[in-house]
Amino acid sequence: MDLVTVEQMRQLDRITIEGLSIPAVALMENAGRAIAEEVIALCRSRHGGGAGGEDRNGGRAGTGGGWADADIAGRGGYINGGPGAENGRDAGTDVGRGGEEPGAGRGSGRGVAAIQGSGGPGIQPPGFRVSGDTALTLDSAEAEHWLILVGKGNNGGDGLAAARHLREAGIAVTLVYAAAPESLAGEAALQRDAAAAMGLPAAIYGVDRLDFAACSGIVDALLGTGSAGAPRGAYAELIAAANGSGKPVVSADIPSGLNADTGELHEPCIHAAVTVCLAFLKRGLVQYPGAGAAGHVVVRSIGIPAALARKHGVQACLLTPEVLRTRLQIDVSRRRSPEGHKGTYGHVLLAGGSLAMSGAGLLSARAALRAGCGLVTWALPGGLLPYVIGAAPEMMLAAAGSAEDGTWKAGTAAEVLRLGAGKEVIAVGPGLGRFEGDTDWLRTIWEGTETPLVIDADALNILADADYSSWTRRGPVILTPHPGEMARLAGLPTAEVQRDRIGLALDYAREHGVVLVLKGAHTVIATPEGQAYVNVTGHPGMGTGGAGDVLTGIISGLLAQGLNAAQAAAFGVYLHGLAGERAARLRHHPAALIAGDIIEAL
Ligand SMILES: NC(=O)C1=CN([C@@H]2O[C@H](COP(=O)(O)OP(=O)(O)OC[C@H]3O[C@@H](n4cnc5c(N)ncnc54)[C@H](OP(=O)(O)O)[C@@H]3O)[C@@H](O)[C@H]2O)[C@@H](O)CC1
Ligand SMILES: Nc1ncnc2c1ncn2[C@@H]1O[C@H](COP(=O)(O)OP(=O)(O)O)[C@@H](O)[C@H]1O
Ligand SMILES: [K+]
Repeated sequence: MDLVTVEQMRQLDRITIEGLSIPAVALMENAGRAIAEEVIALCRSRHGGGAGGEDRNGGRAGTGGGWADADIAGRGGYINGGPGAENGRDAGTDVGRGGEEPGAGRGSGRGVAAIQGSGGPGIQPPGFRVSGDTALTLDSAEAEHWLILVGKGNNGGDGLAAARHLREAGIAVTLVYAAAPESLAGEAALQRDAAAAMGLPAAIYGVDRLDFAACSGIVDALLGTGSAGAPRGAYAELIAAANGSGKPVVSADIPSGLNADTGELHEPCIHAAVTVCLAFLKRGLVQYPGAGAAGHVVVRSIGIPAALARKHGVQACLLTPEVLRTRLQIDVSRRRSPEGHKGTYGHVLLAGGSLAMSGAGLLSARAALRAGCGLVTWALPGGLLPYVIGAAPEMMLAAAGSAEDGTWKAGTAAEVLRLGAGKEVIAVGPGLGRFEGDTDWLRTIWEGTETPLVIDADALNILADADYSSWTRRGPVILTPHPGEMARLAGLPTAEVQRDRIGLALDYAREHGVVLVLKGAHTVIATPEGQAYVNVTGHPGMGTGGAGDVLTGIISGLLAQGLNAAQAAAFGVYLHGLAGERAARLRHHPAALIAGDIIEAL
């Protein structure tokens, strides 16, 4: 699933309207219909539609405070197509790792199948069959009254089109214009006139009295991708009133008040139960805090050909099983040849661990083994070696220098290179610590081998303190910073790193010729070629000491098995999150998760 910027979205709109001669109002009609269908799906789930209702009304972490337990279970539910099937939705793609899995969000109770009912295959009497459009019907329509908040741009036009479809379904609607209806132009003005011709009741904010308490839900069609800065005037007041109403809000395209590129929230910003994202997923909907304000994101096609995105240089996408298989060309089943042996699956050298942080090295090394590599050698200060013997009998140990104090010494770089010769991967950093001469130590390793390097933890801090752009490197490098380490690498405050993680990761990876894994909620993987993948597996319970060391081990283990740097980084991050989810399910509460559990769940 592609992730676009506002600028890219505008370009794709233009190409569709001008290049393919698809009228803008046709796209708006499709948008309105998609929004109406999602409102109806939400109404169905509220009136006894099962698990989906809970999820859509704020069960996701970040919107209604539902803890990761519900989050993990909830997403699983969507992956199985449960709510989609119950609600009769057929066209949406639920955002999440399962969004592109077979059957996700598909409605099975529609059309011919619905009429055939329980007859079962092979016993249908022959005869006339007819099916109707069930996506825009609602049994309990008379119980619903939705306010449609209408901005004066095209986002408002989408809301007006949705209002007509909702009215058709028997749902009472009231249009609430943020600005004088006469200020609408172009396609939005056409929609305004159509709504008026159908006799939809309308109010103007600041002129007519509004009763948010009496409505059953709100469509937010105030501001979309044309929004600039914090919502002003009537827009700001309507957003505050909608948030304060306690009613479910369905946002058109993006929650009004969200920066659609970065995910920053302006004050105020809508907190939606559902966001019906139109045509392509906007970057701001997957980056926090925007991802938390968007609720359940459903991406709906509106007639803009999906293939246009990649054809016109869109460089970011969600990391789904489909993307892993097709774009990254990874054998996600991780088939092993019947003739394979430990030599087939590669050998990782890990350089890390020190007196106070030997566990970090141990976690990485064990994770590499669980990721399926054939052999792991853990190089650590000689003085520590007797104490870790037997801690993981499956791995080999090597003393890098004889330091009795258990810390690394600058003179050990040559030994690391010697140990790394013939290995498929050298991973450096977990539990390494800082030491005198560490810059030269890392530079010697960086420049002294073509073997792929995975650089983590204090090895990243060493890089940050050096001007490593002048170092020469002849082999792939993967950097795995958390936001704090990234801030040091980029010379920025951490808040600035978090402001637009996708944008920063893309720039940094390209500029420095590295594969960058920017960790944290929705980890971003960016390649030197200018492609970014956003991972959505994992949960906040993984914010626990050592979880990153485990990731380094997994990525290294995959590299050893022959995946290239981008493949190993992306697949490693995906599997790490999945294992974290699986491990959390075995606990009473996800907060109980510790890093070792992730290894055991691999
Ligand atoms: N073919 C297409 O293009 C399609 C587009 N589609 C839809 O259009 C949406 C983009 O529409 P858009 O470009 O008209 O902008 P939109 O988000 O409605 O807002 C602009 C208006 O808001 C105002 N305004 C801005 N900032 C403000 C603020 N801070 N506070 C207050 N007001 C502010 C600004 O007023 P101005 O500042 O100019 O006076 C202007 O009037 C997109 O998200 C999708 O929903 C779909 O229908 C599919 C086809
Ligand atoms: N809220 C979250 N959602 C998903 N993954 C998370 C979340 N918080 C942390 N993680 C993951 O846990 C790991 C933590 O890594 P890191 O901060 O380097 O820990 P450490 O240095 O203790 O090993 C990263 O892979 C990160 O992406
Ligand atoms: K909106």
